[in-house]
Parts: sequence; C-alpha cells; structure tokens
Amino acid sequence: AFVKNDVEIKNEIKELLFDKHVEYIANHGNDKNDFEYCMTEFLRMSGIYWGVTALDIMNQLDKIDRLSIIEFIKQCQCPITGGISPCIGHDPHILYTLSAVQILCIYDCLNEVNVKAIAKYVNSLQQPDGSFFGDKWGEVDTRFSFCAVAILALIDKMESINIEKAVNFVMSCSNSDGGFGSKPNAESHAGLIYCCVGFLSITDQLHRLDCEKLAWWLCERQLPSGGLNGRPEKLPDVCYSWWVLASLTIMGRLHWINSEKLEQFILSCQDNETGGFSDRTGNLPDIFHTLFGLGALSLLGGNNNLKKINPTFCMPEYVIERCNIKPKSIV
Ligand SMILES: COc1ccc(S(=O)(=O)N2Cc3cc(C#N)ccc3N(Cc3cncn3C)C[C@H]2Cc2ccccc2)cc1
Ligand SMILES: [Zn+2]
Repeated sequence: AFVKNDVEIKNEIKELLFDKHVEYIANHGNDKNDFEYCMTEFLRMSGIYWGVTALDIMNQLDKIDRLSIIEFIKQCQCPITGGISPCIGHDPHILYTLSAVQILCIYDCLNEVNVKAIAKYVNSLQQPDGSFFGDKWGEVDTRFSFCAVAILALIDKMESINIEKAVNFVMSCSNSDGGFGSKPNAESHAGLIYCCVGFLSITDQLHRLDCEKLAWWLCERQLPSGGLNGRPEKLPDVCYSWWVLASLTIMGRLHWINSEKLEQFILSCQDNETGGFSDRTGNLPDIFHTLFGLGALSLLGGNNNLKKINPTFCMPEYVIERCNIKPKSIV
C-alpha cells in the first residue's frame, strides 16, 4: 500500500560498503576547487569532525593528515574571545568550537589550543535565563546548550557556567508530547530532542525526562520503509536514524525500534558508486549523512566491524573513556 511521506527502497544493498566509505571520506576535501567543497566552507570545522569521527569508528584514522588538521584548528581559535571559527577568517561560534574540541580529543591533543580561553568563551555566551547564544549575534537554541556542556565536559571545566540555570532553561523547552524544541513552546523535533537528552545525560539530570512518553514519540518516527523521520508527516532521512537512536539508547529503550527494518533503510542510503551515505535512497551522498549513517549502524550493533560510538557525544567510545568522562544513560 502507498504510504504518504515515505520512500520505496529501490536498491537492496545488503552489506556495508566499508572500503568505499573509507575512500569517499579520505578523498572528500582533496579537490579544493570542487564546488561542493567551496560552498561548505562555512561548516569546514564540522565537516572535518564528521570525517575524522567516521574514519575512526572504521578504524582508518591514519587515512587523513593529523598534523595539518591540528594546524588548521590552531589558526581558527580567536585570540580575543577564545572561540573557534568554522574556517580561517570566519567568526567564532559555539557549534564549531565543539567540533574543534571533539577533533582534538580524538587526536588526544587538547593542549594544542588555549583551553582556559575556550571555557571563558562558553561562559560569555550564557544568558541570565540560563540559555546560550551561538555567537555574538545572539541566536538562542537548545543546540547551543548541548554544545556548551559537551565542550566543558570534554575540557573538564564544567564549573565555568551556571549548570542549574542551564538545566532549568532546557527543561523550559520541553513539550507536552515529551519532546523538546529549540526554544520554549517550539515544536518537538528529533534533532533537538537529541541535543536536550544529550544535555541531560552530561548534566546527570535524565530523571527529569518523561521517558515513556518521549520514547513512544521517537518510535512513532519509524515508517513502513524502516526509515525514521524527524517530525510527523516528514520524509525519512538517515540522519534522523542517529538523532532518534542515540536518544533511545541514552534512555535505555533502543530495543523499542524495529532494528532490522531500520538497518535495511540505512544500508539503502549508501552510494555504491562513490561510497558515502545520502539522506535517503537515490540522493547524493555527503559527509554529514555518512557519519550519521555509520554512527547509527554502530549503535545498532551487528557484525559490521565498526567501533562502538558514544550516543551522547557522537564520538568513539574509547575516546570518551580516555577523557575519563561518564555521560549518563538509563539502563
Ligand atoms: C545541503 O544543504 C545544507 C543545509 C544545511 C546545512 S547546515 O545548516 O550546515 N546543517 C548541517 C548539514 C551538513 C550537510 C553536509 N555535508 C548536509 C546537510 C546538513 N543539514 C541539512 C539537512 C540534513 N538532513 C536534512 N537536511 C535538510 C543539517 C544542518 C543543521 C545541522 C548542523 C549541525 C549539526 C546538525 C544539524 C548544510 C547544508
Ligand atoms: Zn538528514
């Protein structure tokens, strides 16, 4: 039967095209003149984090040049604010400060940047109501609350902000469906639910969640194709596999989803020519959906020779253990 707002899985790709994905990422950023590469300069730091993390969970971190990445990050730290920009010459932003800190933790070399200045930058973005700006232009979003506590947990400087006020602001963005939006009274969305559940995991406040109601809402994201969407009536998209699965894993309810059908959907999003994952079957792949497709497969388990990924930080589990951080999950 035809279901509105769902997709039909055309190519029945049964296995993970492991080597093709390694090739896709290792080559990704090589052609500096490539239109796509130039158009995504505004998110370059995040693009590097997505690529580095994807390669590491495939145990292929040696396929890209560590030293040039570390040098790039050092050039992107603002000497005045301490914040880190997405690319040289751009303004610092909390999103890219998190991506840079995540990369440095994977490479185990946080000492290459001024960590104290990063803590000061994050503190400077917190508002009287506990919320966080993304940068000096003053946009508030629960995504930035997650970035703030994720950065401070990774650099071990949690005392730099008012945690209680930060928690109260995030809880003020919860909705009657158990979900969360970007601001108070904003519609629930799987990406923001991941940010808020991750925030509560880092601040050890998961008991404030209505897990039954929220897990139910998240499972309603699954469509007959097996794919997950981000909101009711939307099309399935492989990055929602990550947002939904990571949230369910933190809440100890991963088994509520039909894993077999979801895995089939994720594998159908692979590009068997170039490697990489697209948002849905038949579209062009990109580095963002490649990380989140691989990350979701890692959470699903199964013998896909992917390293374990931490659901809260979206970083390899061994890195979180090495940083000696213990993000909470409900068991
Ligand atoms: C291709 O048009 C775009 C549109 C927006 C963006 S973005 O604002 O920088 N950003 C990151 C992002 C990166 C890539 C890649 N490479 C591709 C998409 C994508 N989206 C858009 C998207 C993903 N699924 C469906 N949609 C429409 C999410 C968005 C927001 C986001 C940022 C950080 C972390 C999580 C989410 C980039 C490209
Ligand atoms: Zn997507």
